[in-house]
Amino acid sequence: MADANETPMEPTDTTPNVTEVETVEAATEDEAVAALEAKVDRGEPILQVRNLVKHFPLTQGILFKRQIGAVKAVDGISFDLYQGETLGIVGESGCGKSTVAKLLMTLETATAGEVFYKGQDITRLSGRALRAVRRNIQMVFQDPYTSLNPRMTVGDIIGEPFEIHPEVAPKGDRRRKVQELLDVVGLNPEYINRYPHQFSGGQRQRIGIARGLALNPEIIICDEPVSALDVSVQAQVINLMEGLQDEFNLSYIFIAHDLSIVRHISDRVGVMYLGKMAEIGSDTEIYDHPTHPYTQALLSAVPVPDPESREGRTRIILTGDVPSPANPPSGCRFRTRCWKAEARCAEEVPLLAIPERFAGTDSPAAHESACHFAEEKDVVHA
Ligand SMILES: Nc1ncnc2c1ncn2[C@@H]1O[C@H](COP(=O)(O)OP(=O)(O)OP(=O)(O)O)[C@@H](O)[C@H]1O
Repeated sequence: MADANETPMEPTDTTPNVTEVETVEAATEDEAVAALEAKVDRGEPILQVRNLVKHFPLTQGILFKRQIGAVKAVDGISFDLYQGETLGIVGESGCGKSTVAKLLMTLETATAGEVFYKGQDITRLSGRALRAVRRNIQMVFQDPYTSLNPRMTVGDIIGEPFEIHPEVAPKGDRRRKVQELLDVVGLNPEYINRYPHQFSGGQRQRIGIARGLALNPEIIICDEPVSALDVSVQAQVINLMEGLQDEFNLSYIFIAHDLSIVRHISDRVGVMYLGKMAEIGSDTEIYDHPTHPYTQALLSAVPVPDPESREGRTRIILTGDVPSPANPPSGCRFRTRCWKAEARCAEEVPLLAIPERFAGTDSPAAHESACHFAEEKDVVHA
């Protein structure tokens, strides 16, 4: 690639260079950044999730079980994941984030919908074809204290995936490969014979990450990977994950309930509420220009350390509890807690789409939001 410094100087010309320059009209710098981000060509998605549904049956009776309903944990979710990007998924406890992760890992069977990995629907695969796909989609779990088998050495934990996929590392080569992985995640390769209890929380999560990397996956699903760690350690693990992403061109789905952590690592963010996607967009669009009332409420609850920014902010206090996913409200699921709700919200399910009045504009509000009355509201800026 040519070095910018080596580019020969153009002769001075008084004619302004107007060829092929696309103008972006934006009122603020933020809006300009968001508008440009929207124009980024991300190429083909590596993962396409379409109308994904998972209903867990609710049964009654001991001998003769009969279904009396269903927990609608995930109820028609669609999104894309692109090569090398991080998609953050946020939402309150019980909104279905972990179920989405398990569906993408094919650890749960989808009730309906499709998950295309490089164009192939993985929800319909079995046997060898499924095993081949699973190699490329790995997971890092939330709690490094319980997700590592205490009776296995670190070498056995990290090398275990090679038992199922010996083609990645033949037996004689495994020790060297595991030591390489320890080194990649910033642990001493000589620790290979130690047990999980001999490590701190942050180090254990590094072991979990090394195990996730063992099979050279393309996608890593991270289910609250730093939630169980001390705040001081969280940043180190996040930095490590960002470095690994660049080094191995990984795509991440990063699940968390903490909005501030998701912002730090994500290129795009999806906000879930009661089994549905409420809003999805670039980090600037979601954090600085949210249009869904639920996202606005979540953002208004994020603590702001700077007293000056705190003064001008609007705080939205949500009333009532999250309804049961076994019996969600009709129409918009958020309407029972929404200050904007009208009769239409009880009758019509809002589609996840760019709000009509922003469609085709360069406004950062022109991103997908599942609200009949989607509009910007200045809540907070951390
Ligand atoms: N195996 C199961 N059987 C029945 N219901 C389930 C099952 N797994 C999850 N659920 C229910 O599905 C809903 C979504 O759960 P899920 O764990 O996906 O949410 P979450 O957003 O990841 O929450 P958390 O952050 O607390 O893990 C919850 O109401 C949960 O009780």
